[in-house]
Amino acid sequence: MTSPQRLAALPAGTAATVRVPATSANLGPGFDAFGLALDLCDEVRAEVVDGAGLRVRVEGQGAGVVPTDERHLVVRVLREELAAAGFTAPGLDVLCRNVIPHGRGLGSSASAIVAGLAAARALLLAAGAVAEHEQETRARVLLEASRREGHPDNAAPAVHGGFTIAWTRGEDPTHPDAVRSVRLAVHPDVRAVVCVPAEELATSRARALLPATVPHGDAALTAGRAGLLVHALTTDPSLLLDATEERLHQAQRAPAMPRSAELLRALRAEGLAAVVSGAGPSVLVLTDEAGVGRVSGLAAQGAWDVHARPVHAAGVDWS
Ligand SMILES: Nc1ncnc2c1ncn2[C@@H]1O[C@H](COP(=O)(O)OP(=O)(O)O)[C@@H](O)[C@H]1O
Ligand SMILES: N[C@@H](CCOP(=O)(O)O)C(=O)O
Repeated sequence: MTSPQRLAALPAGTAATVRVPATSANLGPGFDAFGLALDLCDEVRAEVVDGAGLRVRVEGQGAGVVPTDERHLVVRVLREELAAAGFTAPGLDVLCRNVIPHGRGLGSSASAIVAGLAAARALLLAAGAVAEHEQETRARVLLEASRREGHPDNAAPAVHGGFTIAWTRGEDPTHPDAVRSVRLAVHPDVRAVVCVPAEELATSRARALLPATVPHGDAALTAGRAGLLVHALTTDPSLLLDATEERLHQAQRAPAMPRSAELLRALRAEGLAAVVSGAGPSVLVLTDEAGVGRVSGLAAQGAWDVHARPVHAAGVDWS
């Protein structure tokens, strides 16, 4: 039997602040691979305090709903990441200022996990417990966040910003090279508009709706559109409507989000490149400046909270 590892306490007064963007994954055909960071950021401040115990305050999204004890997602991940490095924070004060809606397909869980990991790395750096370059920290956070989420498409833009393509390598998800991503520059004319409904849909529930296999023709069409989408998003936005077609997930999940499926149909019928954001039920539209108002007009029929958001270029930051 192995004895439990003894953890060293970080000094009281060590503090870190993290800002992490929302993300929209899939973008239609890029299932589990493509993602876009949106300028809608949660902020987490973590401070090691004297004594023992935990204080968690949540403002904004999730306040009064998410647990404010050791089960809190950011806290849980932060503590596990400290422990993996051999450290602990016996007294911990955490303040979360949340704007990313939960359970709407805007990557809130991935952003919370990225925030917890980045806060832990920032505390370790501030205390001089580790020495690592910024790119090493980002690589570590991407690896761990992807492993915890089970797919890297939200974690990659949350960590690196912009439009990302992420992929996994090999059989060992803990290998330092197990997750890779590239970030591509989005064409300056492209605007991202998200239509967010009041109703939530847990990503786990939406994933359970996916079939184990798909017809070869559907896979072939989707692979071709994913390639085209890279060109459309970076070089020729006039191709976005065709490029956002896919046959792997949106129709399969439509019964769990009938209002989103209806809005998607209405927007696409008007020539707007609409897709389900992540696992839904929000709808993302990739359009130009003139399209932003058209989306608001079409979404005005239902109770949609419409946000036109710039792409968040930088990804998570910490200090
Ligand atoms: N900032 C946060 N703090 C604590 N828990 C969070 C936070 N963001 C997300 N979560 C947890 O993750 C759940 C949503 O995750 P998920 O179903 O993957 O939806 P999505 O990531 O699309 O918003 C929330 O119901 C909550 O339990
Ligand atoms: N590729 C995933 C993306 C889930 O994103 P989320 O924002 O809904 O968590 C999927 O489609 O299941």
